Order: sequence, then C-alpha cells, then structure tokens
Amino acid sequence: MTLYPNLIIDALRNVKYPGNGKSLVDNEMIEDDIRIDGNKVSFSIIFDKPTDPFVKSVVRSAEAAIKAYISPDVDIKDNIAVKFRRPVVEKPVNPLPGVKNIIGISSGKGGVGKSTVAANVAIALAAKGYKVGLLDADIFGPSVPKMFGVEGEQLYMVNKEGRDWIEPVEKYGVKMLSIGFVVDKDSAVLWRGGMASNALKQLITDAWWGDLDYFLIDMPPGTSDIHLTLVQTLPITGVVVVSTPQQVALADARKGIAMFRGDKVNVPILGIVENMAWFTPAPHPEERYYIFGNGGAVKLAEELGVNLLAQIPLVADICNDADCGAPTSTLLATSEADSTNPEVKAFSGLADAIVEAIEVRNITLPPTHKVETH
Ligand SMILES: Nc1ncnc2c1ncn2[C@@H]1O[C@H](COP(=O)(O)OP(=O)(O)OP(=O)(O)O)[C@@H](O)[C@H]1O
Repeated sequence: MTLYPNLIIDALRNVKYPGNGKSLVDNEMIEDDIRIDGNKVSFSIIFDKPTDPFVKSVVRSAEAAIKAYISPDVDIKDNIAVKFRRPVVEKPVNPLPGVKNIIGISSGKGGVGKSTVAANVAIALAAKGYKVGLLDADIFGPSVPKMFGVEGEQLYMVNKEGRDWIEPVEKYGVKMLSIGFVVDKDSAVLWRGGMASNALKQLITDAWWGDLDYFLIDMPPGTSDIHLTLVQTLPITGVVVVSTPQQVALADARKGIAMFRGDKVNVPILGIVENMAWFTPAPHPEERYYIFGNGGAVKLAEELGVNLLAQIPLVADICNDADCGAPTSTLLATSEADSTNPEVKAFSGLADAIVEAIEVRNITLPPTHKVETH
C-alpha cells in the first residue's frame, strides 16, 4: 500500500463538519502537517475553539473515513492531533488619533433643524480658526452635501503613510464627508442595517481626517442602529441635542438624552439647542413670535440639568442660505459679516457655547470610551 498526502486529503473530503455541513477540507480544518511513515499516518485537525462540541466526533469520523476510503490497515488511531485557531484579540485602537474632540449633533425627532445646526456650527467654528471636520451620518436624509453645495461630488483617494485613504471634501474651511456620497439618497434608508453601518465606519476609519480640533457628526434623528455603530466606532466627547419648542419634539429630545446617558452608552450631554425658538420678521428684528411655544427647552434643560446652549430664531434666510449651498454662518468669514444680524449672531454664539461646554466637560469628566461589543 502506497500512501501519499492527497490520498488522505481525498478521504477527508468525505467527512463533514456538523457545525456547517461542509467537509473538513472545504472548511480548511486540515493542518498542512500530514506525515506518512509506512502504514502510519498522522496529521492535525484545526477547530475554532476548545469548546467546540464536535471535536471528538469529528476526530472519530476522520479515523473511520481513512480506514474506509483507503484501507483498514492504515495505522491512524490516536494519531490525529487537535489544534485550535488562536483567538483574534482586537486591540482597542483610536481610529482618529489626530482628532481632539468628537461632537455628536443629534435630535429626538426628524426635521427640527439638526443638519442646519451641524452645518452652521461647523462653518462658524472654522471661521473662528479651529480645524473642523463634519461627518453627515444621517442615513435617513443626508442633507449636508446640499447645504454645502457639493451634491454629487466625486470622492478622491489620497495616499498617506503607505496606503490610500478617502479624502474629505473641503469647503468653507470644513473637511466634510456624507453618507450621501456613497449611498443613493433615496435608497439609503432601505439599506440593511449592517450595510449602512459598514459604509459609515469606512467614512470614519478609511478617510484622511488628519488633525482636527472638532469633529462633528450629524447623527440620524431618534435612536437607531447607526447610533450604536457610532458609539462603538468612536469615543464621542459629547452630544448636542437639537429640538424645536414643540412638546412632541421636546418629549423625543428627552428620550434621546436618556439613551446617551444610559449605562450602556454613557456619552456626556453638552447641552440642548432650541431651534426655531421664535419667528422674527426680517423688517422687524426686535419682534419675536413664539409660534411653536415658549419656554419648553429652557424648562427641559433645567429639569435634566443640562446647558441650554442657544436659542436659534426661525428666519427664512437660514432656510434659503442652506438651500443655496451657503449656510448662514458662511457670512462670518466674509466682509458681509454683520454683527447685528440675529441669525449669524445666534450660530456664532452657539459655536462659542459648544467650545466652552467641551472645555468644561474635558476638565470635569474622564475621556469617553468607545462602547465595547461582546
Ligand atoms: N432656524 C431655522 N429657520 C428657518 N428654517 C430652518 C431653521 N432650521 C432649519 N430650518 C429648515 O428646516 C428644514 C429642516 O431642517 P434640517 O434638514 O436641518 O432638519 P433635520 O433635523 O436635520 O432633519 P432630518 O432629521 O429629517 O434630516 C430645512 O429646510 C431647513 O432649512
């Protein structure tokens, strides 16, 4: 009887691993250490983990297959060694080592102006001289590219440190990427959770964000798998919650805050922004009409013990400027800057309030940790 390794392999093709019904060979469970010495054959079978319930039965089936398909004279009994794949220990790495502060911009409810606030704050911070990044993670309505006038922008790669990275689009001094660049706007919401999460992770970890003072993330409204992905991918320094004065919006903001404050997530709340706090007609800048209610956000902030970072008026120009691809805060960086313009002042004041809240948070609280997956 002449024995050779392929004969052994062919016999083992008949042994199925009960865990998935595929053969030991297809599962790459046969170690490349087959030894033949006369009639004596030895080799190793590799299992994922020592707790695998099929170790014994698989070894017995392999012995039987070799005797059945080659010859009963093969000396195989007790010659099969069992090995286990080494567990892959993931080192906790900081995916954005050059980023000092990561700020989530969130809302309990859609349509309250979260993206408008994120875009204007990012641009205001850049106008004040900070290095700023903005990630539009709102898979339900990625609106930041439109607000920056870069819809349909082609993404480029940049080679740094020996590999290719996605290069964020830079406009108004802000480095920006949007889930809208990689997912068709109308179908994003139909993506299976895992696909959207993976695309988002790529925009965080495979992009060359470089050194940033503030990395803002426009989160989807409410609570979703995407929130979980974000807190598992990044140590978020703090969250800004945007709400309108309506009771329904405030109730949802309260739920959002509870999620971030929960034991499992544990991300500090930097404060609440009350958007569309009142309506001021352009010809009468001193007048305020509280069309969505008055005082609700102030009360909620007090009750939950968080800052009310700013009250932003409802002004047609805020909407028009964003629709035209040049959010109101771009005026801060131009000679058109008008210190009496209430909406420009409101966003500038909000940017200052966020800088201050981050400073206080960094002094009073330990760094946030990514939420670990088990
Ligand atoms: N203070 C404001 N004054 C006037 N219009 C505003 C103001 N804030 C936001 N808007 C307008 O309201 C609409 C919704 O804003 P935006 O897209 O920022 O909301 P959102 O909370 O991000 O919504 P979604 O969660 O659905 O993405 C936009 O047309 C925007 O221009």
